[in-house]
Formats: sequence, structure tokens, C-alpha cells
Amino acid sequence: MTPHPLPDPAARHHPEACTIGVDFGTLSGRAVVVRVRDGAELGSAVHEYRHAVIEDRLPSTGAPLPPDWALQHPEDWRDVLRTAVPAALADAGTDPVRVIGIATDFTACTVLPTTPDGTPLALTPEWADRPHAWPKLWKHHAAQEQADRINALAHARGEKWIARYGGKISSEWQYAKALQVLEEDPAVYAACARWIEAADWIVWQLTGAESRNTCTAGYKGIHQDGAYPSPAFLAGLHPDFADFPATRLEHPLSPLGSRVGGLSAGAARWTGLPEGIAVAAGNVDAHVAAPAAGAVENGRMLAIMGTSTCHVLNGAALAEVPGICGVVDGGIVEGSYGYEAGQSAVGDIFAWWLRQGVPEHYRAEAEAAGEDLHELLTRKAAGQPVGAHGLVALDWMNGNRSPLVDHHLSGVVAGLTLDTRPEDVYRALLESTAYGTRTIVETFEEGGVPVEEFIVTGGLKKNALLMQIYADVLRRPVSLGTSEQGPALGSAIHAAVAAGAHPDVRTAAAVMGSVRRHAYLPDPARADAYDELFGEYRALHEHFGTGPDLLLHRLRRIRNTARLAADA
Ligand SMILES: Nc1ncnc2c1ncn2[C@@H]1O[C@H](COP(=O)(O)OP(=O)(O)O)[C@@H](O)[C@H]1O
Ligand SMILES: O=C(CO)[C@@H](O)[C@@H](O)COP(=O)(O)O
Repeated sequence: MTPHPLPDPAARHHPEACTIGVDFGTLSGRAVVVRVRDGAELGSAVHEYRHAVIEDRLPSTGAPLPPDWALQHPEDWRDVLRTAVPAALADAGTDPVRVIGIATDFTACTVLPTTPDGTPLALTPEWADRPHAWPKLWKHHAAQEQADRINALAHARGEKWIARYGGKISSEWQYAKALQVLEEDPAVYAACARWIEAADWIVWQLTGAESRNTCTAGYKGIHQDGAYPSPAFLAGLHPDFADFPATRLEHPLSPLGSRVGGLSAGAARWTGLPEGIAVAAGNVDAHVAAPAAGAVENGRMLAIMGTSTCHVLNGAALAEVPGICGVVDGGIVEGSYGYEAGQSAVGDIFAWWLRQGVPEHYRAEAEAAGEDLHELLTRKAAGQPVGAHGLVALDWMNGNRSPLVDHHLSGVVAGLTLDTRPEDVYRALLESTAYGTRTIVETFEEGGVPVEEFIVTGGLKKNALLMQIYADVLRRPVSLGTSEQGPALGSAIHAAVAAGAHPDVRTAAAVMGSVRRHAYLPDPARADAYDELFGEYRALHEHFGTGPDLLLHRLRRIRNTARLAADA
């Protein structure tokens, strides 16, 4: 096959020059085609992962997975490049020759063991039958015991970096997951040449060469002040863990928006794009969205609301804020300290209730009305006065990421009666996630990091009731990123910088990003009513989430013991 002619360097100045952004979310990959001179989104496409989230059985053997596991299939990710990118180009009607760059972003910490050439162990005949050979999705929560030991040792040794992560490293991040592999399947750990974020692995698929980005290294890989944790610290966890960074992570780190390579011939065939175009460093699906939604300036918190919510916020100074996910110098954009916090389930909580808590006649009603169940329940829940359902819920169905950093906590719904309706619980769940976000906003402000504006992007911004609840609960306006694919637009912005169409991310954000400021305003009367309910939420937070011997931990232990016995 004749190779693509290498792109003309002047292509970046063509008035129709564009870039591709590809956002790898939890359930699907989304590609957008964006014009670099004004950020116009010319086309888009979505590809649902065929295996979605693998939580029950290993695809290769059908063997049951233990509780709290969450895996994904690498071929599902490559399928996004083969399907969504060409489909987005077709949707845009764009001649591929106009595409000057591509960038991707990924859920994190979604991490996988590979061979030296980047082949996932999960796709090798020798290791495909071993659960620990498979990519661990960000929501894999079976490494909490390892995380607890990491945190205890870090505090015992007075490790300086632990304060950069709010005082606790999450079980969702790289080290707890890697330590779980080492301890539960040392043969897989020994065969793992590279322990790599999917955010970097997908870039490897595009360029044919490994690269590592500063964002995932900083927030998920404990890379602080130019270094990973010391061998002495890591040996204190397990003698064979001392060289984990040196052997499985170490690689030069690429700043966000930098060009890490050219599109390989193979990836050009997958995507239909010109070989050799700029490929940007990998990024995280939350942080990448900041330039797309007017959130690069300090004090502007962006909530990327989807399956989960990530809160990213730039600050002028380095502050040690308890319970956040992390702070990284330049972690969101150069020139600021990038702060991250989050809620491990938001849309996932609503999806759970639609699956389990809605009677058949509601489904029939939705179908008859041409609505999905979210729209039906939202419509049914919208009219009731604040507090009329008599419920307060804890949004911990997938643990608490911030500020408690404990994924063996679980959800609570208080106030249920025989009169409680499905829409009442749905509304209480919407509200619980707003209370969780208000807790995070107040944690930042009490920690000395100002939150001057609250902006939302992600799939949930389309729910007007949810957005109004957030404005009322937070007692502040809610601005909206205008793109329906905020993270993918953010990636396209980083691709434009990598391709040389804009000098840096801040400049590109001003040209290509877009936000609708103060789209929702708080209603004072409802805000007062929510203040009282938020007080009840905080009482539940303290009772169920703090203290030495927690009911929710005991229930989790009982549940896991019973399930493991049943699977034995
Ligand atoms: N109208 C809606 N109201 C509330 N939640 C919704 C609505 N539509 C979809 N969701 C939730 O949005 C989540 C998907 O968010 P999205 O941003 O599209 O994906 P991802 O998390 O993969 O980035 C799902 O958990 C789903 O339950
Ligand atoms: O944890 C992070 C980012 O740090 C997210 O990738 C993770 O919560 C998944 O995000 P989504 O809800 O799938 O958008």
C-alpha cells in the first residue's frame, strides 16, 4: 500500500485545518473533528465498548471475578480508533488531508501490564487466562487493602509526597493496583515489562512508540518533584516492589499538548488519517476538558460529570488540601497548580437505580412518551418541593473518592417509607451527588484553594433538573461548557498545540474553547431548604464515614466473605 504523503507543514495554516480529539470514557469512545481556527466542531461519532465494564467473568475463560473487580478489553479501545474516528470524519465531511493532528484522553487510573513492545498481557496466549493480566479500569476497587498499607507506611515514614494526595493514596491509582498484582499473581507481575496507563498505551498504538504524560504520572503515579516514591519506601510494602518505578514506569515524561510522535502507517490505516500527523501526549479525560470549557484560569472549578464526577481546579499556589485526589504542578495547564478531586459514582448511581428500582410500567410509560428512563424520572421528580420526599442519601454506592478516599464505604438512603416512589429516590440520588460536590467545594475553600466559578461538562450536563439542583445546593451559579463532547474537544485543543497551530494550551483554549457562563442560577428559597438537607447529609457523612469501626466496612467484609464462599 503506498504510504500516505507526509503532511505539508503549511497545512496547519489552512483555514479548514482541523484536529481530531478522541475521548475514551468508561462505556464508550467519542471522536470529534474540530477546526483549529475557531473550535468549530465539524463532526463527531461514538463507539460503545463491546465488553463495556468487565465485572462478572473473565472474557477469556468465563471464570467468575472476585468482588470489587473492574476490567476492560484493550481491543474495545482499538475499535474506537477503527470506527469512531473514520465515522467522525465522515460525519464532518472533512477531507483527511485537512487533519493536522490527533490527541486522545482516557479514564484514569485505567492501567495494564504489557510486554516490552506494548502488547497487553491480556492478549497473549500465555497470560490471557490470568485475571491480573487484564487492564484494571479506574473503578477497580479490590486493592483497598494495599492502599491502606501504602497510606499507613507513607505516614509512618513521613513521606513528603503523601500530603500532595490529600493524605491518602486511592486504591484506584497505580501503586495499589500494581501491589495487588505482585501479591496475588507474582508470575504476572514478573512478566509485566511495562505498567502503563491506558492514556499512554493508546498513544503508543497511534505512534508505535512508548510515551508517558505528566498528568497521569503526577496524579496516579505519585510522580512529584521529579521523582517516584523511593525504593526504601516501596520495599517496606513488599521486597520485590522496591524497583517497581525503575523497571515498569520509568520513561521521560511529556508535557500536555506536546507532540510525542507522528501517526504510524498502521494507525493511519485504522483511522483514515494522514500518516505522520502530530500525535499529542496522552491525557486524563477530566483534566483535558479544562481548556474546552473555559476552566484554565485559576479558581474556575470544572466538574466533568459522567459515570463518575471529576473536579479539576487550577490554583496559583501549592496547598495541601485533605482528602483530594492530588495536586500537580502544571497537571492541568502549564503555569498553575492543578488540583483534582472526585466522586467515584454519579451517573453510575442513577443508572443503578434505573436498572433496579424502576417498575415495568414506568418503562412502558417512557417508551410510549418517547423518553428514556432518565427523562421520565426527571420529569416526574421535577415538580416536587425541596424535601417533600423526606429522603437524604449518601452517594457512596461506589465508595467515597473525596474527601474520605475509602472505596469500602457504600451507599445509604435514609427516610424510606411505604409511600416512597421511584422518582423520589431518583431525586434524592441526584441531590446526594450535589451534596457530595458541595462537600468537595467546601474542602477546597477550607484548604485555601479558592473556587470562584463552578463549570460543568460531560454527559450529565444535559439534565436540567440536575444542573438546577447543583446551583441550589451549591448556592452559586452553574456555568456549562457548550460542547456536547467536552473532553474530546479538549483533546482536539491539545492536538492543535501539538501540531503547531497554536503556541500553547492557554492560547488555544481562548480560541477553541467555549462556555455558557451562569447558565443556572440558585433560587434563594430552595437554597435555604437545601442547606437544612445538606446538614442532614453531613450528619450521615460523619456517622457512616468517619470513626474507627464502621458499619459499612463490616457489611462489606460480610458481603465479600459470603460471595467468595459461594464462588469457591
Ligand atoms: N439524562 C440523564 N440524567 C442523568 N444521568 C444520565 C442521563 N443520561 C445519561 N446519564 C448517565 O450518564 C452516564 C454516562 O456519562 P457520559 O459522560 O456519557 O459517559 P462517561 O462516563 O463514559 O464519560 C451514565 O452513568 C448514565 O447513567
Ligand atoms: O478518575 C478519573 C480521572 O482522574 C476519571 O477518569 C474516572 O473517574 C472516570 O471518569 P468518567 O466518569 O468515565 O468520565
